[in-house]
Amino acid sequence: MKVDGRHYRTIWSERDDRVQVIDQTRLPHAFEVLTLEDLEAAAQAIERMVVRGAPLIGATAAYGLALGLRRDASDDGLEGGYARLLRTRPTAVNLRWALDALRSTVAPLPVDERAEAAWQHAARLCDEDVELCRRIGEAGLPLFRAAAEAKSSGEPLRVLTHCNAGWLATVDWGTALAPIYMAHDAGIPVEVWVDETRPRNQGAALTAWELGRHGVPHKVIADNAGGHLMQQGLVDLCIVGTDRTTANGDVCNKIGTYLKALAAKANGVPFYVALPYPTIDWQVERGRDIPIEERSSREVTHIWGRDEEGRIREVQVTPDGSAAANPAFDVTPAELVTAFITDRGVCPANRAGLAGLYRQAEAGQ
Ligand SMILES: CSC[C@H]1O[C@H](OP(=O)(O)O)[C@H](O)[C@@H]1O
Repeated sequence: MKVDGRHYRTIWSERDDRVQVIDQTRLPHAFEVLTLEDLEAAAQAIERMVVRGAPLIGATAAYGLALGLRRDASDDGLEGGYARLLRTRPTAVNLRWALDALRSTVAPLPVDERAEAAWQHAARLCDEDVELCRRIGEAGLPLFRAAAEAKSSGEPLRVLTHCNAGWLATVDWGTALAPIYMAHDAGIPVEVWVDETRPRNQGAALTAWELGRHGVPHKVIADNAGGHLMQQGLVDLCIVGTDRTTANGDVCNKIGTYLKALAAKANGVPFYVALPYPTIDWQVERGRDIPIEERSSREVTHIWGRDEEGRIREVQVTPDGSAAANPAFDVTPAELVTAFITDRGVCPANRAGLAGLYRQAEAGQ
């Protein structure tokens, strides 16, 4: 998307021995680009959430493995790089999906052809991600248009979203935010309630930044305000991303998503999940079998921001000695999801819905 008039992806390469990424730990107060020159740098960028979001984690891991093969394309180098990247973060399935796909591409090749093949594969994966997200936007647009038309004339469509599932979470466009961008660009009046999304504030820091740059009206709210706004009739629909969706439609997403889905169900508010196919885990039946990342308690006890002098700093928000727990994701059962908005259209949040879209597509129907 555009940043001050210039188009950016979240990850790109200007030379075939390094990649550039936007350092998301510095947003919204600084826009800084980081250059990753080897596999370990890519692994640490994922672990430190310099890059984050299921699709972008997958894209970064693909380029990271390609960087690793530039230095060691042996079977040991491939397997060692795969293992290092796989253990960076446990929940988003795109990580394993991307690593498996790249390994399948290069493993059968002669060692001296692997690095270049991996590089081309990573580039294709990024291009595909952009197209998948664009299609999610197109699939969601009719839903947004119908919801807007159902309102009294001139009133904006009020959409609540949680965390960041925008272009910063993908290579471009985003998943949950893609229909919002397309509706806005189509002249549909949309206003977004942006859950701050404690503890790392991906909503307040990243979603608000993205929407602001695209000119989409929005208000940042405390995570705990969403239920109240729904009770007041001030939310027309919710749309969120996903880090892993099971074959039966359970959705693992940023911590707090489940609470929003419960409030939406209780108040008759449609709750949509934007879902690109690499985020479907066909091997897992139930959401409770998904590994939930436990991140550092410091992310709860401390918070980052900009002080009066313009310095980006971390401050402590809890008493010395208070412990903290930090589960980074939760699972929303399929029955709380109104529908999936996918790269192949809209479907019910269940096995039949997913299989109907993807099995048919697999069979070329
Ligand atoms: C389109 S995936 C976005 C997804 O990833 C976020 O998690 P994190 O920021 O920890 O990588 C969050 O769950 C978003 O919904």
